[in-house]
Amino acid sequence: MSRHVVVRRVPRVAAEVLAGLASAGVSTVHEADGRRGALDPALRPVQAGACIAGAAVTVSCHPGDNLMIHAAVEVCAPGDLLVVTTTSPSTDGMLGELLATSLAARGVAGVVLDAGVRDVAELRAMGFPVWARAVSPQGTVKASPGSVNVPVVCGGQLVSPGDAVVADDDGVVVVPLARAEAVLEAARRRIDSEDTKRARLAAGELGLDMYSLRPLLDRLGVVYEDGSS
Ligand SMILES: O=C([O-])CC(=O)C(=O)O
Ligand SMILES: [Mg+2]
Repeated sequence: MSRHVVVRRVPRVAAEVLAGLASAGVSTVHEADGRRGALDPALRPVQAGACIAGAAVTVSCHPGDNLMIHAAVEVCAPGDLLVVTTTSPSTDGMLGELLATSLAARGVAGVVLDAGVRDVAELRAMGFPVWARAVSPQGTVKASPGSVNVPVVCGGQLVSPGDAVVADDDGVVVVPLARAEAVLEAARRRIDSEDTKRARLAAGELGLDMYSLRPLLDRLGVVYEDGSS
């Protein structure tokens, strides 16, 4: 039988890097990291308008059992983001406003849950952001062992403890700790280049010309016809 473990201390992405990634947003970070790291888009935000980045505290739970989420709260630090997975698929409501209250008291930025969430009206009123696969009133037990701060697969992506996780209205992306600073630099370059493009598009320039796409259409055999009006 595999050993269940709660790892108390892990290396974490620096707070300034997390702040930069949050202000860049999920889609820009995803592009900046070579279109890697996007979690399953079925993991949706419960609220609108939240944009956060945090260092991952990972939790592997038995489905329908939130015992290990309670164990994880104790090892969370301000600025962390809780990433919860289950050992087999589950949409049960693993977390609600009580656990969120406990996480918020420790300064946790939010939760990404590859399972269900409940108490969503209260969570929205609290302003505590959660991304989840489902909303479900189905409650859980606290009975089975699992692990905290081990590598997990959440929404189809590998998430290791301390990785940068960015979440907003577009979804969730994970950036490995070792790449986080470089990805932030790439995100900043991308934001500058998009500022330039936005100004050109606003002035009426076409993407066809700005990206030099006319020769590509030609090569692909796309022909223009005048048609009749
Ligand atoms: O208590 C639970 O098991 C989940 C929940 O509803 C809460 O955290 O408020
Ligand atoms: Mg509740």
